Amino acid sequence: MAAPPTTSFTIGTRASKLALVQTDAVKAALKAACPDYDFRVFSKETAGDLSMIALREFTSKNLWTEELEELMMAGQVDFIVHSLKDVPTNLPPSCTLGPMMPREDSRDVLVVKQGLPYKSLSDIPAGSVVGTSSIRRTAQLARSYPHLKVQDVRGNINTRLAKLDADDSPYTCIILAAAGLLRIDLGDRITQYLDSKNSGMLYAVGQGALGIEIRKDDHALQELLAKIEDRDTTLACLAERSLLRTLEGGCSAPLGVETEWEQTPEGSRRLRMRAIVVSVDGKESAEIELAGEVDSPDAAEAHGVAVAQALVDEGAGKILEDIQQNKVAKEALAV
Ligand SMILES: NCc1[nH]cc(CCC(=O)O)c1CC(=O)O
Repeated sequence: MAAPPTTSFTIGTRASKLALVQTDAVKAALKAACPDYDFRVFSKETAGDLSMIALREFTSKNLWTEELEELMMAGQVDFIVHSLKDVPTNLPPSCTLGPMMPREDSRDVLVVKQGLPYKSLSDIPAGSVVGTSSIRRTAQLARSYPHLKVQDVRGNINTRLAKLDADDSPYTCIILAAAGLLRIDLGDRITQYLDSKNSGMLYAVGQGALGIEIRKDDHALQELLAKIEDRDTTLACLAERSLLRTLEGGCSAPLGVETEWEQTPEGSRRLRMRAIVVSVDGKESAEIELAGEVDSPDAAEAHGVAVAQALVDEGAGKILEDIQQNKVAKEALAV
């Protein structure tokens, strides 16, 4: 006799406010699709949350995912909700990403210090300090706004806003993801939405989407998640992650993307992807725009690889090698 279907699920997540809000959104969508099922949340402070050091320079992002993956493989949680942007492009062999829910706004935004009158990045006076710790944002700012200074700002979203608004703050503005602010009801702090046209700022792979990580052999859960899937989100995000995976070869790349769906005159749908790789000083860059038919996960993977190849043809390989060399040199010094 077949085992009865599981109707009770435990969802694993980090314990940050944003992570909990995101997990509640997944839980609510599943509960609406399957009212007879039960979902509970198990949250955990991960090594990444607890650490005080400048992790990004010296470690992989896996600090945020490894401990929850171990709990999942031990059967203590059934699936994990992440910000997709923070999910490494290569997962452990027994884990995979499930179907994805609709993506929140994927753009970066400018947040100006409370009380200052600036309305856009182009209003910010020369010499002002922009807060960000992202190599992608730093490089793109250096490229399009070389008259601005960039300084690290760390911590969760509320911490960063507090650092921006403090009386003795060095910052005139900071750059954040729209999605995080919108999800925790801080959309009123958004001064300007940034995109390739208005500011030359492209977003991070997977930004604004949730990554639901599951055990690879959990086919029942795949089917359950398909009920709350937005296929366009899944395919666009798989294509973006394929691009990053193809380019990075292990290191975190200063890669910006912008993807949108478009209708062809013949009536089929294509995924248009813009992508840019910028050297940290902003002086060198490679960019590309490529549309392709993406109607399956395999086609999404292939489109990501094609965009990566086109970027390398434009010179991205050399920029990434230089960054990798620099990183190796820094690590050697730090030992
Ligand atoms: N690396 C931090 C991070 N990871 C996910 C988000 C929120 C937005 C998202 O889902 O992409 C943020 C904050 C930010 O970049 O402003």
